[in-house]
Amino acid sequence: MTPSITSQSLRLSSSFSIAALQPHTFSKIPLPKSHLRVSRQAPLFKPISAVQSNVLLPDASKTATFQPSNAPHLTAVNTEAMEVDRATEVELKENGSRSKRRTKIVCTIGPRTCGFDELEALAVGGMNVARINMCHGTHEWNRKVIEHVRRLNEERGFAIAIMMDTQGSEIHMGDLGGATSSKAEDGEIWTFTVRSFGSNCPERTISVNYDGFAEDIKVGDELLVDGGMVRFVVTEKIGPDVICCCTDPGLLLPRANLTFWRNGSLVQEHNAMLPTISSKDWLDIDYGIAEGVDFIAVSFVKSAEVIKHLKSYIASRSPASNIAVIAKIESIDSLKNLNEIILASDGAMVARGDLGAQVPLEQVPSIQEKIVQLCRQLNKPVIVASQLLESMIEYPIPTRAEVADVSEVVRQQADALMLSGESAMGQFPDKALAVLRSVSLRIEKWCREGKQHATFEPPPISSSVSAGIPGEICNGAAKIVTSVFELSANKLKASALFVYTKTGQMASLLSRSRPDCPIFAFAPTSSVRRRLNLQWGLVPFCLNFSDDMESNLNQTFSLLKARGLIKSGDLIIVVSDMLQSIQVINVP
Ligand SMILES: Nc1ncnc2c1ncn2[C@@H]1O[C@H](COP(=O)(O)OP(=O)(O)O)[C@@H](O)[C@H]1O
Ligand SMILES: C=C(OP(=O)(O)O)C(=O)O
Ligand SMILES: [K+]
Ligand SMILES: [Mg+2]
Repeated sequence: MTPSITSQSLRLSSSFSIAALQPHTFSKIPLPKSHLRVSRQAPLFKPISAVQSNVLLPDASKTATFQPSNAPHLTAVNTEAMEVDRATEVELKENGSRSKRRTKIVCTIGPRTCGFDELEALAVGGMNVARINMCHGTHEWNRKVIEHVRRLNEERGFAIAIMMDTQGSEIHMGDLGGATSSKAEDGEIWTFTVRSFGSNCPERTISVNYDGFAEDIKVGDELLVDGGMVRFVVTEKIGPDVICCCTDPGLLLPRANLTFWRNGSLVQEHNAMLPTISSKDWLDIDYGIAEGVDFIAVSFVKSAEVIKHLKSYIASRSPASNIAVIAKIESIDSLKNLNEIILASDGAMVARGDLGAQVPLEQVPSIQEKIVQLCRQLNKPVIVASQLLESMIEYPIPTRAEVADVSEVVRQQADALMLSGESAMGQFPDKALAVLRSVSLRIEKWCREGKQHATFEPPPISSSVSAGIPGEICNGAAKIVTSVFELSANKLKASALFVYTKTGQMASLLSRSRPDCPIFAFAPTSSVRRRLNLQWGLVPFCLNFSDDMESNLNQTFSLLKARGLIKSGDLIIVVSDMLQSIQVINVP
């Protein structure tokens, strides 16, 4: 009589070639193949009752809305319970774990969303990362936001990461003497000047923050505010003053970005010499390190050197910290150095706002696609940002074109979508977030259905990134997910991938393979957990696991079953930092 198999462990020797791991190889268990060492084991797991003695349900106060109806009667103790937040729990249960949203969401926090209740609404709505933009808000103001997010994580089990975004040395207007906006009409004459005025700014006069402004610009140049929202042509230069005539009228907003164009090209003179990280940025970076932010996004990166410099600064300043550096691709100069910049960084952002002011707009979509693909190849998370749902700053529903834009980002399988003004100061931050969530879910499902029978092939990992055996194991595990296993006459597809990872690297590699089911990533610290929350398909948990995989799995299964997030009979594919193996396990 054949014993029923609950666990199958595929141990890969170091010479193992993943090319041999085609999905059909796994169509049926057991899978004797000469190049695979397949061990058929007795069930890896003790019966669930046997592990109850070291299991503790998460503190009910951390999960106020936890539905106990799904929980078995587990009363015993474990020192390190696993936190699960309400948003994850709802998403996993709604349509089964396979339908969990894979695309992550970054929300910029501003006056509209800085209160605890508003932040909680974003957290419950599915925000994965909260972004603070150092162009705005004092350190005090931003500290409050960070405190609120921390409280949500600690009290409600969320894993929301904080991303601090530097101001960078962009050229921008002054603050309009305190006015909220100013209207420039067609044909009006305005003066742009390096003089500063405080609160008594003369009429139709704009101060500019860049000293070399009057030297760099020439009569006949075009001056674009916010990438073209308002446009002027330079008619005369008088000392520090540049006299301009308005050609495209519009609303001037405080501190709006300025670019100048000559014969259809961006003018880069002395301004090209401005440092990427200004002295204000360094102070903000010190502040971010002291506050323990998870990500620092660097604006207007031009070369890899600045990223390397910042990373070594962070390492020397705070050796224990785990701050990831994100390169914002928004400067025309960065485009020639994309490979090196992304390689030096821990991730990238397609910052389409400023990018669209530095290159012709019609080039932005192809640049976006190129960056998304490159990041995937180099195994770096990528965020697509700016104007995704711009109309929702004012209106409760998006335009059809905006929905199509978001869909395209999801189809490209970028790691994350970002809200800017929509969540910072718009009228409908929660609705904008809900649109990103529902469009992601719908398009992800559509893509999965479309490629159900297609062979899975991740892009080859770049030779500049050594993913080695862990990379091959992760690609292999991602391929197995698409197989159908026959267990006790039942046809089963994997419900989830489990990865036990100390640094997060193994989880990143799995995410890179964009597998067909969610990836439950178990990390020993909450900082690794938060960092993983930016990446496609990862459902990160904090778990104090050991080197004993059997006990890790027992513990994890008990906790997740107790929460109703997995059930007996589910098929799970397991990989870890500790073992060079892929295990296919039927949950006991
Ligand atoms: N901390 C803040 N305080 C006040 N307003 C903010 C803040 N963060 C963002 N905003 C508002 O939201 C808008 C969009 O945010 P974002 O795209 O991050 O900034 P920017 O447009 O300056 O690059 C900003 O122009 C600003 O009006
Ligand atoms: C995200 C961007 O940067 P910021 O909002 O800081 O200008 C952008 O320019 O698109
Ligand atoms: K910024
Ligand atoms: Mg920008």
